[in-house]
Amino acid sequence: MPRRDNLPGVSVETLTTVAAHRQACLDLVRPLPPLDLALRDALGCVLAEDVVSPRALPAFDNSGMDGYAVRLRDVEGAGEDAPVGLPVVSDIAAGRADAVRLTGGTTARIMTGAPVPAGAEAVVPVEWTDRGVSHVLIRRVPSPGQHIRRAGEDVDAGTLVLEAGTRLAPRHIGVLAALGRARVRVRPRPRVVVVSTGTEVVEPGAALARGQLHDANGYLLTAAAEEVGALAYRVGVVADDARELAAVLDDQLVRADVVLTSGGVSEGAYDTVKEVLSGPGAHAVRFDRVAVQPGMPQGCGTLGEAGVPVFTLPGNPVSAFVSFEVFVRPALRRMLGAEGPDPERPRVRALAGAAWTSPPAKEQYVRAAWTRDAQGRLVVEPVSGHGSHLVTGLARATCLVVVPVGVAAVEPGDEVECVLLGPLPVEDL
Ligand SMILES: Nc1nc2c(c(=O)[nH]1)N[C@H]1C(S)=C(S)[C@@H](COP(=O)(O)OP(=O)(O)OC[C@H]3O[C@@H](n4cnc5c(N)ncnc54)[C@H](O)[C@@H]3O)O[C@H]1N2
Ligand code: MOO
Repeated sequence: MPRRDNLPGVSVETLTTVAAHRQACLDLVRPLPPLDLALRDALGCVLAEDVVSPRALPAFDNSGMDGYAVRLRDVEGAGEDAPVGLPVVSDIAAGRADAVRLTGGTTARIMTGAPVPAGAEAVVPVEWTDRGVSHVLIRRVPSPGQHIRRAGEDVDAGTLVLEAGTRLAPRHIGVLAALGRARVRVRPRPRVVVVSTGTEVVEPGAALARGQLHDANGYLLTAAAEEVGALAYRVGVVADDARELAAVLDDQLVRADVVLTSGGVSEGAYDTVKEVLSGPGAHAVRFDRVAVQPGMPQGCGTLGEAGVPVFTLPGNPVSAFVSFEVFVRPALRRMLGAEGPDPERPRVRALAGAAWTSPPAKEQYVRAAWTRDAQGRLVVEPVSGHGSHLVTGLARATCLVVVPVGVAAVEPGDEVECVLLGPLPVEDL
């Protein structure tokens, strides 16, 4: 890739670097203080305690099959042609609480998960028998201990089962329930309030008058915040009216850990977000021009006495999306307590499959799709033009190619860095 050290016609000094703005966003947030949440509410949250097994699992020896509990010497020699007959003296369903003892020369009918009676050495599955109720014919000899699930064979009491820092997936939730936990200490999901601004912006579903367009950003950002693990609330669209916007923001603070706005942050006469949050009031928001394409006009800071973090994203939908990915997503992950590289956004090297230009003063994020070439190498190609209003290409993009500052053009075959917009497919792991 040709690099340019002098960047003609660009006053680099006026642009904040991507890294500096991302850091400013990160500095506004902290991991949320841990809470005891009901298990049903904990999916996707990061565990804030080491979870130790309070008891052995299984808690008691139990049957792994529906069948008959036997002593081995009582079924010796059993075969298809020489079944052994035993009286069935007990019927043990799962959940039976009283202690049953198997006496010699008898059997107990037993169900999967039921406590194995004292003295039993194996369970004969019903399929090996005539399924008798008061007397049973057994046609095969089980091996010692067969189909008995031993107490503690899963885990002993006092064993560390889940470590603090684990992001709770459904399988973790199941294990916590199996350990008897009704509540668990986690970092809660940040509550993210999403406000779209713009007098021209109307609700999807509503008819459009001339000059209007539907609210893509409100839905996009709410979904993006939810995908990271936040609880997102979409406040409808607020017109470019300073009083109205100030009132909406004020109202929302009671339920917000973070506020996201879109629109109204560039240089226009009706850029209300910038007007309201640059003016007097209980807020401290800085507006910067960031060296990123798309997404140059950005703001971040705090709202209200409580200092609720706010990220003000530009109005063009692709700019809003890229801004979320580059600046907001890392901040929300920090609030969630997620550490290290983002597993849902792997960074990989790929070969450019086409030529395109890049503004050398900016870090460029190109909507692209990746494929494999005949040699199995990752190849990426833009899926739309660079315009940040070109929203439909987003649906075709499977990655964002990151072209660094100083690069004016990408040529086919150049090695480029990509952020995949989802986890790597299994065949690529
Ligand atoms: N003189 C200048 N003009 C612009 C500059 C600049 O530096 N100087 N920056 C441009 C860039 S880059 C961007 S990005 C946009 C950002 O503008 P705003 O954040 O002020 O956004 P708006 O002007 O309100 O809207 C921009 C564009 O996006 C559409 N929009 C807004 N909200 C939504 C929504 N919720 N869903 C769908 N589309 C939305 C809006 O109708 C406009 O077309 O400014 C450039 N201008
Ligand atoms: O920087 Mo704006 O976000 O390109 O359209």
